[in-house]
Amino acid sequence: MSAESVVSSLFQLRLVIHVVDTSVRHAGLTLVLLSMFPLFTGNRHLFGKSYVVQAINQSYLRKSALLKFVGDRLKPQVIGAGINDYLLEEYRTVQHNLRDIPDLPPEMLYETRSSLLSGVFSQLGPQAVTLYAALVAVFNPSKISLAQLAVIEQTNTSLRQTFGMLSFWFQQLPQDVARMGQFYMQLDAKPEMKDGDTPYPRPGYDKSVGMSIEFRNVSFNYPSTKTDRSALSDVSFTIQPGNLVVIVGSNGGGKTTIIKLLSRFYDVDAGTIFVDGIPIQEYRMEELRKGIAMLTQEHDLFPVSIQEDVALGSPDKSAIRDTEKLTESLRLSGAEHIVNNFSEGINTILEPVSNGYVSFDGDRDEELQAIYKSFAKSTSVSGGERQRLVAARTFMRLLSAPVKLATIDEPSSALDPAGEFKLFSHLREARKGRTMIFVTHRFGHLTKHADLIICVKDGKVVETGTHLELLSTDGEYAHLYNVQAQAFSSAA
Ligand SMILES: Nc1ncnc2c1ncn2[C@@H]1O[C@H](COP(=O)(O)OP(=O)(O)OP(=O)(O)O)[C@@H](O)[C@H]1O
Repeated sequence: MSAESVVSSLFQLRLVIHVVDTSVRHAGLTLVLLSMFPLFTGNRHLFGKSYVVQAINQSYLRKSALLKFVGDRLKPQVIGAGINDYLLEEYRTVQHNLRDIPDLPPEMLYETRSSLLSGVFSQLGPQAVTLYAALVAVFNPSKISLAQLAVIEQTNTSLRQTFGMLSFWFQQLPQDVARMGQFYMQLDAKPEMKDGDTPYPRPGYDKSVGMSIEFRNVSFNYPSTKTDRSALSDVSFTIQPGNLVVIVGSNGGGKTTIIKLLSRFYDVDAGTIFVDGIPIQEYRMEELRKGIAMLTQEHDLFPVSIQEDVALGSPDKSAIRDTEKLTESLRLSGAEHIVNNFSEGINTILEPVSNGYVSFDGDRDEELQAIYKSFAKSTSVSGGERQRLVAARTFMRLLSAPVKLATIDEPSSALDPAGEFKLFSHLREARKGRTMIFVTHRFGHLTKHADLIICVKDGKVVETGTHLELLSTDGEYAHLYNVQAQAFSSAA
């Protein structure tokens, strides 16, 4: 506060005391006491200051992490994994714990303080003197002259500010409720597609037996696409329950699209997909997805501890306490040793939400900048390690949920050949009668074990058969296989 504003405040104070004290007895003393209010409430405004803030409230950080799950990047994985209910429950708990703390960045929370009462007092404090004069005017109108009212008029500003802040708080509450509603809606999102009413699996169908699949004359184009070429065009094939299937083909051939249609992320434009004998859209979407374990290269780590992340592979909440399955999942994905590298082990959060902020001026201050940097995560993993940790989630699902189909879509691009071989071998072993579909470009050892290879090109199925059958046909598959084989032999 400048010397000029101190002097001006003192003059104002003197004037108000004079005006009110002539009308109300002992008003002067009360005003002096009130004028000291700012000394106790302090100034919480950060505008133009150099500062760094860090959020440490665990519920606040948890809520920020949960909000990430409904962002564009993670939402498809949440829907695919069927963990909506778990996340909703967690969100409800955290919202309850936060009570009246609004959904604002840490620096704004600091400015508005942590509760309604202290917020109001901090706003009222600096203006307590003039506010007192206004109250005198309200309760003793006969004693206030026109001149005195002119002075009191100045209180309008403070009152407006105070009520503005009060309304901000009251507006914030419904906003939080609305945000929670939004969270629900986003997680519950059943896109424009119509949900079916048949349970999955249907009564009488064994949960442990793999899914049977038939694509019959399926054509599909992505809604957002501008090209005339369909992502899939008149595609037909049949997969028997428990089959190990490998889909191969050149880039943009339609491999991933087949996988996405199986989890009903989209509906086909023409033709029908039959799952266990009936059209896919007749099933309840959520139940169908719970029967499918998906692993793709787009899957990423969640902003929670490794333990919770892996446990979220299972839609069953109790998985988080199942340390035996957790350890086994990490072992099968080859991620066990990665976890051992961290001092916090399975409690490590590899992708924590940002919990700090440095102001524009603070960013130019080396000391503050260093403090801010110390908030950032110090743990990071390589691309291959990340893929192994994400794969652990799929193993958890295979170990604990009644999965009838696993779709594995190029989850190993960052793994070395030995790591990929081991991962694929463990996935095959974890199949145990379930249908498993791999999409991969490096397919040599995998296709030799496949019951069925589906070779796609430009949105069409060009060949189906086993490794030996397709090699003898000497078509597209044989061509792709020989290109890879030659690369290895010429490298040797
Ligand atoms: N979300 C999308 N929106 C619009 N078009 C898409 C989308 N995803 C894929 N496509 C298009 O659909 C076609 C098939 O894509 P898809 O991802 O199924 O091929 P792929 O065989 O898996 O390719 P890759 O081997 O490169 O992963 C391509 O022409 C692609 O550009």
